[in-house]
This record gives sequence, structure tokens and C-alpha cells, in this order.
Amino acid sequence: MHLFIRRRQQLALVEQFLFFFSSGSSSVHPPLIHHSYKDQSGLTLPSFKITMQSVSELSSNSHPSNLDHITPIDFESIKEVPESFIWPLLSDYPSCNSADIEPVPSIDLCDPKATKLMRRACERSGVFQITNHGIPTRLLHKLESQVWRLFSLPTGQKLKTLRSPDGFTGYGLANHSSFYPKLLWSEGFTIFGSPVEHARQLWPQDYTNFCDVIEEYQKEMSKLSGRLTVLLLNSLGLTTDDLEWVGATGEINGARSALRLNSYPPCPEPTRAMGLAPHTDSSLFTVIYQNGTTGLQVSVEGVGWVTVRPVTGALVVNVGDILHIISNGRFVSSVHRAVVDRAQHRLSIAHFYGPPVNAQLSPAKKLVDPPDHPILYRTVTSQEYLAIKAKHFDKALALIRHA
Ligand SMILES: O=C(O)CCC(=O)C(=O)O
Ligand SMILES: [Fe+2]
Repeated sequence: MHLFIRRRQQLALVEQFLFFFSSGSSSVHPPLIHHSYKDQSGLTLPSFKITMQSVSELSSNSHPSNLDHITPIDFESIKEVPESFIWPLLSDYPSCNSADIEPVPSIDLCDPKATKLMRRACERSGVFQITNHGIPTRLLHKLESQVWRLFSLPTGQKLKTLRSPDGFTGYGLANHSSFYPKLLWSEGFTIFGSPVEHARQLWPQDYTNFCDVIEEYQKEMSKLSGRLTVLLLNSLGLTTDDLEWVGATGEINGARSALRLNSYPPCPEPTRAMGLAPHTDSSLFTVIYQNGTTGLQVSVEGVGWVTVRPVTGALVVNVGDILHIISNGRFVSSVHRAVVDRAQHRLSIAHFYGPPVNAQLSPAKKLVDPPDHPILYRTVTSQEYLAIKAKHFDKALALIRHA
């Protein structure tokens, strides 16, 4: 019994950690068929505007993952989507095309109007794309080919890196998937820190190529993240002095970051399956590379699900919960999901970026100006917020909001 309780506590800690990077980060299990679910009542997700028959019917309180009765699934060989993967009434699929509407603009980071454009996008949808971001195209291509290489490995090989309940990295499903009773048409792999240990298990003879590319990308992402932090703060009328945990050039002391590799294989019934369930990221912001294949969608108030069309060479930036809190609610923490396609195999690589777990999160003082802008959130540490998010998922922001 004691052992059981210890195990549950360990699981809870791991989940808090993982939610730090993304409510859509990793989980302890790979593409698996669950043959049984626990309690499916109680959790409703009204703020996520999920247009399914009944959200409360679909969402589940079975978190953390029920590892009983699971079987690996080979997406490539499946001709018909199994019942456990069928999401009823995805009536809003496909959706609007972001090229037709304004909320997800493409912004040139060298444009003098960049901060103004960012502000508008962050207030509207919480998502924009960036060009002139400084990440070399050849690096993005190298990264993409390493990610293909990983997901093309036989399932048995990938399972060697299955994330253990007390580990942070490896192969597994999005952790927020355990809040939903339906399974996801995707595979994922989370990297926190050095990828060496898992890479060795995946390619015992030849793991250095993968590690070199990942490490180069991590370095480039951390530079870009500093630059974006400055621009996003400026777009709110703030400077780096306004946040204790941000240094003069936008670098975050003790910054936490993680890479999440996502693979969405072709699906024989794409309108009935879901690649990644609706969620917000718990990061300050997330930068996503998508391989020229559509699938990422953002929920925009008054519009519905908008497809974030891949723009050649551009990266997607998503506002996360932490930036939403700092902005005192001005910036939308983007609710996003990934849908799947009948023919195209989509890859995405998400880089989650945020402050250290002991950082104090609260609305920036300059953005609190009652009665127009009363303070919306109480102060919590990053760790406290992550714990709330891990337990309450889409209710987390409401739970730290002033009455
Ligand atoms: O696949 C995508 O574009 C979205 C990925 C994502 O939202 C995540 O990993 O949290
Ligand atoms: Fe996400």
C-alpha cells in the first residue's frame, strides 16, 4: 500500500514537471490502445470550445494515465480507425484557412512594426508566424530528417525509450491526452536536456548525428527565445526590467526548455480522429516548426478553428499560460490542436520555453490599472501553477484568478 502511494506521488511530480513545458507534452505511454477507462465524468472544458457532442461525456478524470490493458498500435498498417481513436462529431473539420483571415499573421522579425503586429496577434489568437528568425534553413532540414529517422524506427526500437513514470524524456503520448477518453493519432518524443542517453538506445552504432543536430537546434532556440522574450515584452509596453527572472538581453536565468517531437501519420478517416487534443501550453511561449503540412489549428474567438498554414521557412509562435498571466490577460494563451490528414504524414517540433520553477508569476505591475484593468491573477510560483495545471488542466487559470 505504501509503495502504491509512493508511486502515485512520484507520478504526480513527474506530471507537474511535464506540464511545465506544455500541457501537450509527453506522457508515460506510446500509441496505445486502452481497452478500459476509469471515471469519465466531471471534467468539462467549456473554455476550449471543443465542438464535440458533449465535452463532459468525452473528457475524463482518469489522469494520470491508466496503464492497464494496453497494446501498442502500428498506425501504418491500420485500414480502419479503431473505436478507441474515434472522436465523435468533429463537425468543425476542416476549418477556416488562416490565409483568408487576420488572426494568425506572418511577421518579419526585422520589421520595425514587428512588436505592434505581435501585440495584435497575441491579443486576438495568441499565435503568429515569424520569418527572419535567424534559424538556418539547413538546420531546420537536418532537424526534420533526424525526426523522420526517429519515427521511422520499428515500434519495438522506439519502445526502448518509452518514458518511464519517473522519467522526463522519451517516447510517449501527449500528457494532456489522459484528460480525454479518446486516443490520439500521433506519436511523440520529448527531449529535456541532453538527448544522448535515449539516442544511444535508438541507434547504438550511430547516435551522434541525432545528438549533434538536436543540440545545435537547442542552442539556436535558446538564442531566439531571448530575442522573442524582449520583443514580446516590448509589445506589451514592458522591458526586461519589469520581470525579475528576465536578464537584460531577454535571457532567462535558469530557463526551462524542452523539445517535443510530434509525428502525425496519415489516417484513413481523418475527420474522425484527432492528432493532438485541444490544449494550451504552460510555457511562456512555444516555437513550433512544422514540415510544410497543415494540421495545426488555433481556436479564435468569434471565428472557430483556424488552420495555421505552413509558410515556407517560417516558425509558429504560440503564447503560453505564463505569458497570458504576465500580460494580465491581454495576451490569449492559444488554445490549439492538431488534426490529421488522409495522405500527408505531418511532423512538428515544438520548443517550450519558460522561467525556472521557483519564478514568481504574476501580472506585470504596469499592466494593472483598475478599474479598466484590475489585477486578474494571484501570484503563484511557476511550480505551483504547473501542479495546478497537471491536476486541473483547462481549469488551471480560472483557479488562480481573483474572484
Ligand atoms: O503539432 C503541432 O503543430 C502542435 C504541437 C503542440 O501543440 C505541442 O506539442 O504542444
Ligand atoms: Fe501545444
